[in-house]
Amino acid sequence: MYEQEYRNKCVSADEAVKIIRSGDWIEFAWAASVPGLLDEALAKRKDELHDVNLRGGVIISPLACMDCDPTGEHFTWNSWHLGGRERKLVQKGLAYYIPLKYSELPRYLRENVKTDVVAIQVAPMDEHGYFSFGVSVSHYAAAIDRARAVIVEVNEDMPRTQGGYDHVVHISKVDYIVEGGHRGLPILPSAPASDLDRQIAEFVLPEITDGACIQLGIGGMPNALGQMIAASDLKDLGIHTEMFVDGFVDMVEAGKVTGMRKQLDRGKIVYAFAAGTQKMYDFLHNNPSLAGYPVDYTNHPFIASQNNQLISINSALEIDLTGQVCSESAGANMISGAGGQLDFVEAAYNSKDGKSFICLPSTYNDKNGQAHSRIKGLMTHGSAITDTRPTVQYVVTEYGKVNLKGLPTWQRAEALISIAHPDFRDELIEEAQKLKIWRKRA
Ligand SMILES: CC(=O)SCCNC(=O)CCNC(=O)[C@H](O)C(C)(C)COP(=O)(O)OP(=O)(O)OC[C@H]1O[C@@H](n2cnc3c(N)ncnc32)[C@H](O)[C@@H]1OP(=O)(O)O
Ligand SMILES: CCCC(=O)O
Repeated sequence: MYEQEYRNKCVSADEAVKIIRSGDWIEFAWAASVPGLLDEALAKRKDELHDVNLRGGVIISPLACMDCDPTGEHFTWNSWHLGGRERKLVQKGLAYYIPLKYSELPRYLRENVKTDVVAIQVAPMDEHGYFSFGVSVSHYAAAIDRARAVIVEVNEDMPRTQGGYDHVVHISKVDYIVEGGHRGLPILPSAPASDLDRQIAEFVLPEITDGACIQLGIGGMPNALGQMIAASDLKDLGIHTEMFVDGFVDMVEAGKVTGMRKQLDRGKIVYAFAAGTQKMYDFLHNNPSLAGYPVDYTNHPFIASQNNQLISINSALEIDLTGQVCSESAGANMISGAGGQLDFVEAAYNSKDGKSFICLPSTYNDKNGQAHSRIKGLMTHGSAITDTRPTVQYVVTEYGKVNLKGLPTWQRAEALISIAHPDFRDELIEEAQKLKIWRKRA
């Protein structure tokens, strides 16, 4: 029924990107879905275009538009969340971070920011005229709602993912279709779990009970926990998460996940986007046990918290003695982004019997191999606060776990120093004394 319309809209990548003009804002790529042919075609137009702003985030594959323009006169990258490549572009002055509370991203797109063109990678069209957003449901539907033009690049290897809503775009909303053939998907290898990650995860595992609903963040520690859950005696777990990662496939394969005790989306694994190995991408394809949703559904604390026993596990870069958490920058240097961390910190605490865990190794080794405590008297100058202090519940290092909710500053300092690396405890006590958050004991 849609074959004629499909044929009419099919063009080459070079033809499709002619719709992009100088001064345009383009919603372009997310995580494992970068429209490679459109990217290369747009890069070829560099000399005729100025001040084109591209938006995306969590990028794990090369961006031709950025590689072709080392002075940034033609293209600027604006990132909702920095992957490693984007971090380097920021350092070169070619890219900028957009402060984000991830659950709000669709609303920013619908109400606040300019989107001239959406140019994204999708799965092949189905018989009803729908293109699945595949591994990046997230916010694409919201971006399409406000764009002047929509270009989809079809990747035959993009899993056709099932979803709740806003996980597809209908051909009637698409201006140009670019057939990409089999492009594969970039692989994000699971960060290997270190001994330290496992020590931290050991403190979290006993807090998880049968029937719990799990969110895992990015990084080695959440990955370690996923593996440990898979090897545990836990049962009847549910998954309601932002990012779907390989650790969840391990949990499913080990028979830990039924989703039957979830209050929302019973029996379904709910996520907003996915990045990982080919095994995981194959698991996502046409799998009715999964539902991709827009991120204002997966991450909104009011929605996510309707699942009881929601357990959120995220990493951080540093924490000060009053409990403020930085997970996105080292001083003023942007490392990643706030992403959905605060969303899930709030959601898990507001879920009946839910718990939120911020997990971090007690120290960080700089380039010279010198260790620094990640628990600090004051936050490093310029570090962004990702979670404000009243929002933070459990904090875990390899030395233990503490629950900060309701504690006065002196008890927070005491609790956090008790899980700091022993080499730094004395100096942290001195700092706490200077900050007047150390109570003299009789
Ligand atoms: C998708 C989801 O996660 S779901 C929702 C949750 N979202 C979030 O939690 C967003 C915020 N969190 C994050 O971005 C991550 O969890 C992080 C950055 C806190 C930790 O991620 P990890 O991959 O474990 O971080 P890792 O320890 O490898 O550090 C990342 C980089 O920061 C550097 N870094 C870490 N700590 C510091 C520090 N204190 N000072 C300077 N640099 C530092 C590391 O050297 C590394 O740099 P490199 O990649 O150039 O080698
Ligand atoms: C914004 C996506 C990544 C994250 O939440 O960390």
